[in-house]
Amino acid sequence: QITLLHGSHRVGKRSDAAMEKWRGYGLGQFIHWGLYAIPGGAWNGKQYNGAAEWIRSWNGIPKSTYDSLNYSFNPTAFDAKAWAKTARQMGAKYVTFTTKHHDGFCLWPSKYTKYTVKNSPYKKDIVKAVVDAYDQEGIDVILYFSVMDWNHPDWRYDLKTKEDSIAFERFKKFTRNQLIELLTNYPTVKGLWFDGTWDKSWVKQAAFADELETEMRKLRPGLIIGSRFRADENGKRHFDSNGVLMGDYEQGWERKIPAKIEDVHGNDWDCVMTVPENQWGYNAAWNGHIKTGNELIEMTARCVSMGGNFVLNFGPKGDGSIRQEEIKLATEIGDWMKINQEAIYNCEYAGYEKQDWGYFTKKSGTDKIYMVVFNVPVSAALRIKTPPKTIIKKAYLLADTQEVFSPEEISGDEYFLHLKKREQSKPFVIVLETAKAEKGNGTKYEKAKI
Ligand SMILES: C[C@@H]1N[C@@H](c2nc3ccccc3[nH]2)[C@H](O)[C@@H]1O
Repeated sequence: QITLLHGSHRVGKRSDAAMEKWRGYGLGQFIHWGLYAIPGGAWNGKQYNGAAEWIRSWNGIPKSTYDSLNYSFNPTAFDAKAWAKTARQMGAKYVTFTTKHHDGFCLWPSKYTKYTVKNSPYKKDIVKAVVDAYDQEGIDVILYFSVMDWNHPDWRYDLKTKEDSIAFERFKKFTRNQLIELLTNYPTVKGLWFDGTWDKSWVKQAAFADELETEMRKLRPGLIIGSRFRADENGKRHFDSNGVLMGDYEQGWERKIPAKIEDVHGNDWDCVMTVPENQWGYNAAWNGHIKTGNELIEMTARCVSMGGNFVLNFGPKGDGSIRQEEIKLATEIGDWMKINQEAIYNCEYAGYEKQDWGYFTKKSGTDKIYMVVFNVPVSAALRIKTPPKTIIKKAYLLADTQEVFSPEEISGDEYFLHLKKREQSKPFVIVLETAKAEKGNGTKYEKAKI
């Protein structure tokens, strides 16, 4: 353990109500929207395959022409209420929305820069429209904010000269001003999702970022901030120099999911995921593998089974409409969630040994276990290895509680659930009502002394 002034200020999970609610979300929506949605991954008739929200940074793209896109930003089809309905239909419990991405264009009328929606043909406050619409749908809002800001003259990737440091001091004030502005304008937001914090210039600001995080938490008690916001005084990010998580949850699972429970180190975490391989902003040409509804349902179950939230990205078009492929996925996921949501919301790691057929989740604060089944074996027998001293009192299909199972005990703490041969097109959930064994180890094998 080394002494740190600007490392983690907490060991272990937050136990307050705001974080408990966050922990139980299970499924969220990410929305990447901004000027990059206008070109949609193409420039001068040439379609590019890079991440469309990064187009300004690609070779051959004239930066000043890109920056002038704010003069053509007029999303006539933008309807935050329709977005919120789509999220509700999908079963998302929260949304993470881009207020400002790396290009620096602000979707709210910030007082601290001209590069905002106010100076576009659209004029109106998009962040407010989104916050209000999602609040009305009962979906919590977290604001995405990129520290890296390609548009701001005082942004620096590193601090090499005195001039750099003087400029960056101005940039730090600007960043603080915008963050206080967002938390003041939109007081109902539950958290901030920071990005663009990997460059040396920001990584060197351990004290400033630590103080700013403290100031934001004081301004908004209960505010949820992940591990990507700041580095400790040794430049360590996500986990400080003592290996302790910074912020309230691990924010490193971008387009990837932990392979096993040990990889999450007992922390809260979210996984943010794109539908194509790597497109956050709208790209007209979706190439490569496009994830299916079943794949995304499995990713959701997998994340929840390891104590995390799964946050699926949507990239609305330049006109503000959501593309049909994304509407279709939201509907498919939502149809499944309508039947099986009990196995996802307010659930956590069950402590059962992972089996090939799928994932265990546990309803927080109870002994209710869910088996989210994706792969029925040819034997149609689902293996269960319970933690010691566990009694399975009842087992039944969540979607049809009349379909009851009698677990076959095959050895101590190990059972088979025998399924009737079934047409298998969608994942399904089996509920295990369990209890702790009063005495012994809770299986009949305790009697068969070996
Ligand atoms: C949530 C995601 N984070 C941004 C991002 N930029 C990156 C640059 C290098 C490596 C990973 C990155 N992720 C993506 O543009 C998107 O906003």
